[in-house]
Amino acid sequence: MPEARALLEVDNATLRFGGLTALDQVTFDIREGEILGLIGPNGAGKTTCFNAMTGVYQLTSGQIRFDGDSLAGRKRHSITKLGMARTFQNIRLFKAMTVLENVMVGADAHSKVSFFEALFRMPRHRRTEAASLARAKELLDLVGIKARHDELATNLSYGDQRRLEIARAMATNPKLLCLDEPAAGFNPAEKQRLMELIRKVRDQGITVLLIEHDMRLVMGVTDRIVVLEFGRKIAEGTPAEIRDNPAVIAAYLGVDEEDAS
Ligand SMILES: Nc1ncnc2c1ncn2[C@@H]1O[C@H](COP(=O)(O)OP(=O)(O)OP(=O)(O)O)[C@@H](O)[C@H]1O
Repeated sequence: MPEARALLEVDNATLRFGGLTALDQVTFDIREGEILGLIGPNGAGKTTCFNAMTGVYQLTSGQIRFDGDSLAGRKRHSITKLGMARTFQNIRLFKAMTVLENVMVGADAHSKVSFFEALFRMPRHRRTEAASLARAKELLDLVGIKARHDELATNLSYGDQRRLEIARAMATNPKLLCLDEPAAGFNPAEKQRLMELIRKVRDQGITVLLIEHDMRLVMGVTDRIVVLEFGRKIAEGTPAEIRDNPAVIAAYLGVDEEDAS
């Protein structure tokens, strides 16, 4: 089978915070249609990489391209418009809004309707609003919380709030959805449901990047995995290849590579 084209290309990415090199010449691709896992021990540079991809940090050197466009100098909003969405390690919902409203806010962030059109409720605005309402309900159904669309977000269980975050990110109509530790604090049953949801997201034609500490989940749901340690890429491959990679085993056990093999 021919390899899918690269949707996101991280090319020799280096990012320094003062004297600390958080990313050191990291190169990898995320291919269209895949679920890619980004893993590594604490402090390996996963979140920094994520933040560089999503416009929170600018690289010291190297490049990140998304769908052929360089992300250099782009702000978060402009990256969302290109088609990249993310969730956060700490849930960031509008707690005083309903579940449905939270998803609609996500859709509005992507809307092509101008402020003027919205202000005067012009036909294009009304059509867009009806379409985003329908899409928001569809997304709530997809993540499994449609029945609770009228609840305040704050009243949802922790697991459902995480699902809502995913629905909200999907409402921006992304090509790539980046999930930052979506299973944090989940019990095994919730992790199982999350795996099913991640597969459903991909089946909607969305490429997925997953940063996650839970190995069982990462191994169970990803197509490929990239491993970072101390800011460097130490391995890349299928879950089976990564599981047996001596450098990865050593990184996780904190022993020398030779001792681990
Ligand atoms: N804003 C910052 N300023 C200075 N140092 C930072 C900053 N953000 C991250 N770092 C440092 O960069 C390194 C990589 O951190 P990062 O958070 O990317 O790791 P991580 O792999 O996401 O870890 P974790 O699994 O613990 O979230 C760490 O040494 C961290 O202390």
